[in-house]
Amino acid sequence: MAIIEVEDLVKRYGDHTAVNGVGFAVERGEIFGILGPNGAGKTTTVECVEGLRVPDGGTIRVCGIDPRSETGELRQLLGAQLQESELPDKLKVGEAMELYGSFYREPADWRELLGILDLTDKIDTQFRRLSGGQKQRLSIALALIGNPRVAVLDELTTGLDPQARRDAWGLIERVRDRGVTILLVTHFMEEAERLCDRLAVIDSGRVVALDTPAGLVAGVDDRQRIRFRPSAPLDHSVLAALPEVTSVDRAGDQLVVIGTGNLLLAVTTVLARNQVTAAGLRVEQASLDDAFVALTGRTIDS
Ligand SMILES: Nc1ncnc2c1ncn2[C@@H]1O[C@H](COP(=O)(O)OP(=O)(O)OP(=O)(O)O)[C@@H](O)[C@H]1O
Repeated sequence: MAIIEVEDLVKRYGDHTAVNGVGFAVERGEIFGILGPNGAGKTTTVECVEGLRVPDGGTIRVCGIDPRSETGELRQLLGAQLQESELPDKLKVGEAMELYGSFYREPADWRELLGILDLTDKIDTQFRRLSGGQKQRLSIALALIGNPRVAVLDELTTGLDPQARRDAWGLIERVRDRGVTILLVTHFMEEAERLCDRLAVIDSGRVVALDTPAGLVAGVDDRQRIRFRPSAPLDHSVLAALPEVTSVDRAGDQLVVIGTGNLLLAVTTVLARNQVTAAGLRVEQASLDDAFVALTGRTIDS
């Protein structure tokens, strides 16, 4: 059974339709990503899932619960990451965990959570004295304090440096390993590719694609490109004759072979047979960035 089900969700702000028929289902234990450019409707969608906004149309179920009518029950099941500004500057880390834990029927052991999130030595530190990465880790800890079955993380790693971002990815995976289903909003391609089991790409309030990261890429372009410098002149036609090859071109001193299937094996076998070695050989495949451009007609930052 799906843990989160969203069908035909519509949300308007005045006469602007921010979410226009969004639908997806998240299975238990998944890290499910919502990827899209600024203003696509990602946050509005997850705020409806969290019960923070009232949809104008469609249905949402979280563990079978309608966020609109069973808000109290939803709070016990769903952990939402707090915005930074929601914590008082002088509140200490331990106090915040204690306070937020008191809102739940069966809170997690907050000391254990701080241990997992590498914040044990910050228990007596005021919120304002934490670094950006520590604040983010605390916001994950607070999202998990109620022992939720679902955690919603919105732009969790925005503003973090690359190392802190990678650390956060490791943490999210550990949270999933504890049995929590994760709904993750992001506009970082690498994050989506590395972390998410499946992704809904949202653009202008609609889901334009929904698949695994690899499936999205393959759906757009399954061609590969091999570049190398041949150690000796090679008749292009021996490569062009291979069923895997669609084109062979020269770019400076390099050959560029484009094709599908087991292209690398086919090309290297021909080279070996002709006693040609391939210097600087690179295999290039379409990336999630390419898939995103193909799906939305623009890059994620434009
Ligand atoms: N409270 C609001 N009142 C009016 N319009 C809003 C409100 N919140 C969002 N919008 C508009 O709705 C659209 C979708 O916004 P939303 O924040 O859901 O997008 P997003 O994909 O999360 O974008 P971002 O990546 O920039 O956070 C945008 O055009 C935004 O300007």
